Amino acid sequence: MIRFDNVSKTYPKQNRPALDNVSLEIEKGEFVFLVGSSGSGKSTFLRLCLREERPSTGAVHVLGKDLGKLSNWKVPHMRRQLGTVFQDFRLLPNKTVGQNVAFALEVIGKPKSAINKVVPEVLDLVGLGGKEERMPGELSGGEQQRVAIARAFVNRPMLLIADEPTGNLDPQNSVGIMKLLDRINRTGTTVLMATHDQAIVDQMRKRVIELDKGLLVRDQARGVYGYQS
Ligand SMILES: Nc1ncnc2c1ncn2[C@@H]1O[C@H](COP(=O)(O)OP(=O)(O)OP(=O)(O)O)[C@@H](O)[C@H]1O
Repeated sequence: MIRFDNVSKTYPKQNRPALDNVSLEIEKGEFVFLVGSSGSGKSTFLRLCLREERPSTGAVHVLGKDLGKLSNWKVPHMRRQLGTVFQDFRLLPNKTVGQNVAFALEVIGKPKSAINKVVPEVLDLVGLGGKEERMPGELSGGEQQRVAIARAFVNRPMLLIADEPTGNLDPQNSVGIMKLLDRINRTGTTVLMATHDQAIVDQMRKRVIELDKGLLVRDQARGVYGYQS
């Protein structure tokens, strides 16, 4: 699903690599936490998976494709096969909840009849049944993140990448979001989540990959958060 072969990334005008010779593999169906202190390279790792950045050396494979060999015009297609969720939700503020989710299907040319059927189903799945006509600004943070997850999942992606999805949420909402991501993972979707949320990592006992100054320093099955921030 994801493979890094000796991947290093040094940003322009930096003398220290943001990622330093990282090799690892994430298999289909896994749930993986990516942890490490601020600046350890987590976002860089995720950006390489999305081909928002390219490695300085080494190769990144995602969904069976060598991203270094993917032509630029194929990148949007590749990204549409993944779901992405961010700390700041990134909803379209002038569209309703239903329209936000529908948009992910419109851009891939799904017929209107299919969209009208699937959007309420996925909103039910995330616990927002009946809130289709609301505007994002009328929802709580936890609810907005549920909309973002519905939008990321509505295409049934093989891989969901989440960057600090509980970063703006209180503990109770965070637990709700994690239950949802766990459910999505149980449908077969691989989940890769960068986080600083110790309680959640300790509770879920999933695979934990830890970065420190760009180095892969721990890769542990059913791991805990482990490092002191
Ligand atoms: N666009 C960029 N240009 C130059 N340096 C960058 C850039 N993006 C990140 N870096 C540097 O690369 C290193 C890794 O940053 P990265 O954002 O990947 O860490 P992180 O673990 O995601 O941190 P955080 O938890 O604070 O989000 C840091 O030293 C950072 O300053």
